[in-house]
Amino acid sequence: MTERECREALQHARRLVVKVGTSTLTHKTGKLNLERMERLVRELVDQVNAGRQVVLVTSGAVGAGMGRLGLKEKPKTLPEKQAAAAVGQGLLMHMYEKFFSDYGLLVAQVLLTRDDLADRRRYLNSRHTLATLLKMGVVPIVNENDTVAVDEIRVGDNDTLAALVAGLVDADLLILLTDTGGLYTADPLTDKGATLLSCVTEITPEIEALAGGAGSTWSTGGMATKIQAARLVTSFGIPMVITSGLEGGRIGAVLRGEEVGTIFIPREHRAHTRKRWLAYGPAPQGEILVDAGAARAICRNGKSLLPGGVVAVNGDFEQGAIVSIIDPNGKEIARGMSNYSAEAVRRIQGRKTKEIGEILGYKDYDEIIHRDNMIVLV
Ligand SMILES: Nc1ncnc2c1ncn2[C@@H]1O[C@H](COP(=O)(O)OP(=O)(O)O)[C@@H](O)[C@H]1O
Ligand SMILES: N[C@@H](CCC(=O)OP(=O)(O)O)C(=O)O
Repeated sequence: MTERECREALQHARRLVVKVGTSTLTHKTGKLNLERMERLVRELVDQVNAGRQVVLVTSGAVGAGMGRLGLKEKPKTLPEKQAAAAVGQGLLMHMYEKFFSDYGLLVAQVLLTRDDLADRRRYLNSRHTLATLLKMGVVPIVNENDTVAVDEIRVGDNDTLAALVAGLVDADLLILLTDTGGLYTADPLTDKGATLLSCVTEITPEIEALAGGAGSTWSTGGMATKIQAARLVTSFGIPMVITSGLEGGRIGAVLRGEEVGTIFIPREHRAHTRKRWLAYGPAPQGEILVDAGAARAICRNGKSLLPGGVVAVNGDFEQGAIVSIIDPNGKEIARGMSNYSAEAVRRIQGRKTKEIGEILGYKDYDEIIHRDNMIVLV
């Protein structure tokens, strides 16, 4: 798909996920920037009035909490951060509630952690709740549940959370609003010669190398997490645009198909929701290392993983476990559900499919991971 085709198709986007960063929502003091917040709300309500459904993923709880508590430095310990988030989340919701109701819409607070999405039942439950809210005309306002989340169960940054939510609600588009115009050839804060990339068709190591860290004191992740979000969401078949939240009107411009910000072109096909869940899912329980031929077959041709392409297995997992597929460069290229245990894969690795029965004494499947149970991540 070309950039023009992709941008033009955005005019028909019906369900949007818009993520707004701390850098847009807060002043340097950490206090909320009410002018920007109100403008954002007005623009979102306008999209709802035009017949679209909107999910807002908002950052700013930690920043706003710090501002309200009068703290000058970013908290270092987790309990301090969580305390700040607990203060700030209330403030954020109070202001959103006020602004959205001024423009005639109801909002709902949805606080998620990785755990909620990794567990299949909770994932489906969150999906139903969000769909119901959207059907009722309510705007779900999502943030990570910072107050209770410890590192092991956190998503960790809201760019990734927004990508997961876009997949969860089956969005047609994800927009990330930040304090730069999009993805530049270098960090525009420090490199005045940096130029804007209007389109990314493939997330190559060169693209990843462009991304620097966070620009403002209270933000998390910078461009690196935005690229990670793009990788995830385009693998779901959903386009993503990074654009400025500092200037108004960008959401409308994106939805009119105008050339603003940086667009990330999705893969051709929408991934099935069960496949998407694999990408969120429980931490992989092992790794299957594959050769270059198998990596190519999986990434380029959408093939299943057969024993012949496997060169090694790391970890000890049972049949049905979620595992990572690693290419010869050590990169995770896909994730999927293994039809065989780690021990069985070790025994059949590098062998022909027709030999499986002979080696193991049984053959439940031809493939180690069937393509229907696999999500490609590159
Ligand atoms: N190649 C790049 N292009 C654009 N911005 C970049 C790049 N590399 C690093 N950045 C930084 O990323 C910042 C945006 O990310 P972040 O501070 O996390 O914002 P937010 O709070 O909106 O998520 C910008 O302020 C910029 O300084
Ligand atoms: N959940 C955190 C946001 C973390 C985060 O990713 O921040 P940002 O980089 O500004 O999007 C908060 O509300 O402060």
